[in-house]
Amino acid sequence: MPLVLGVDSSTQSTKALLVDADSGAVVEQRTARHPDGTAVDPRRWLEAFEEAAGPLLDRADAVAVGGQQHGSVVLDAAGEPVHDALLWNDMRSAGAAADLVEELGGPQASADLTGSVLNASITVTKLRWMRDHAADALGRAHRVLLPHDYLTWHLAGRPEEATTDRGDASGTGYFSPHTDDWMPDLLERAAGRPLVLPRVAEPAEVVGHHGRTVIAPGTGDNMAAALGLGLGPGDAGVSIGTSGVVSMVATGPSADGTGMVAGFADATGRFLPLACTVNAARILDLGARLLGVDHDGLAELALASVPGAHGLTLLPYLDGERTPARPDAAGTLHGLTSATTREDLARAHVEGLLLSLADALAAMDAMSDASPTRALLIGGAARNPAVRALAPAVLGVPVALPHPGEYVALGAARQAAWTLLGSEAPPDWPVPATELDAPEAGPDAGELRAAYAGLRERTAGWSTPS
Ligand SMILES: Nc1ncnc2c1ncn2[C@@H]1O[C@H](COP(=O)(O)OP(=O)(O)O)[C@@H](O)[C@H]1O
Ligand SMILES: O=C(CO)[C@@H](O)[C@H](O)COP(=O)(O)O
Repeated sequence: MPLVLGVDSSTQSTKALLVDADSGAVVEQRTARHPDGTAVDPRRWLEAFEEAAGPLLDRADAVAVGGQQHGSVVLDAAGEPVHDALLWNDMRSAGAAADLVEELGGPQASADLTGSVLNASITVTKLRWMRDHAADALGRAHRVLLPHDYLTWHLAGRPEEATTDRGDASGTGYFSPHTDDWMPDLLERAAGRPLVLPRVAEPAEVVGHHGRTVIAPGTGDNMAAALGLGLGPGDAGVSIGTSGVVSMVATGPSADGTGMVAGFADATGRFLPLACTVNAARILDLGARLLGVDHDGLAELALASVPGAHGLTLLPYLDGERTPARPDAAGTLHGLTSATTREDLARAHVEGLLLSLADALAAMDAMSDASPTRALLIGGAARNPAVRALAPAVLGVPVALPHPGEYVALGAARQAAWTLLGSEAPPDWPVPATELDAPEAGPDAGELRAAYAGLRERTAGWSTPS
């Protein structure tokens, strides 16, 4: 039986799945941690790749890498990083983003041209930041890659020409999702100089070999998740990893001038409108740490409180936020009284996380051709019992829990199988899922959303205290 290897090099770790290409069944799975922080030496990802995927590689007939989107891997002519890669959640380029949006003619013009209103996550803003704050490093630069391109390039033995795919390329801010072409003038305008770009491979193109193993193009982690989940019409992937992501597969490009939904491309030739929050699983990590419990303890406390946590609301823009655009924000806890309990505090963390995702779902719904009718819940924090229990009511749509799995790595494996088989379309792999029970309809979710929206509006314009 042919085996394929799918790799997810996401923010906090690398996950590698060896999968039976015929059935999609996982044969073996390994992981390795990444360093913390929002700026990382890309060579650490090579080490994590080696630890997680290295022992499985020889057994694979094909391999594909899904990687965290947007990170700026800037390399010199010898292929070595000139600077730490600034990750999607590094907000230092927020000022550069605002400047670039203005230079492009405003938010709608930015979305029309690039698919997205540029924000600090988007690669091009990091290059502008380097121009202004790391000019020496940028002066030594030869090429710029995305995290998945960098890993794929190394797998292929660092050939002269690197490759990427249209899905990940669409998160750079110098790629047109309309024409599937680079817009190198936008890169040059931001960076103040040209840089060599990878070739954009076709979906399921063989881009190289590692020994006998065929290398597939790979893609961004969210595009890989969409492949892994096999998203159908009306399905919204809701991922609660380091980032919170709501995404849907669409047949045409989008250009949301509000900046809430990014108009990315997917890995198959279609499109992936996507709303992404900077703060997600780490909201629960914080709640657990403040309360001195583990994730299950946090869930137990949260479920012992009531909807609305007796008036305690957390606006969870902890490390600045992108959806909505509040790069300078911090979190806000509102409604503390002398009667507030540990249970209420835990509940406010879980509800705050889910309400921030409800905002992302609402933004997706506001785009006429992509109305979500079902949420498929994935990512590290989807394991949390309180998240599972409260999601249907707070998100306001039926929620299904795909059987626990690493859907980014699985999607990468599915792309590898597609590439190996040379078929028209990716192989049909089943995605078993359990529908989560929706609580009886009541006024609670509406009140919850109103309290959250009120706090969101009252805090507009607030910035992080120094
Ligand atoms: N049972 C759980 N409850 C809440 N959070 C969890 C649980 N298990 C893992 N997490 C959190 O999920 C996050 C990792 O999720 P993952 O999807 O792997 O992230 P990424 O892909 O961004 O690296 C971590 O912040 C971790 O603490
Ligand atoms: O910036 C985005 C999407 O635009 C993030 O979703 C990154 O792609 C990182 O994802 P995770 O590590 O949270 O999966």
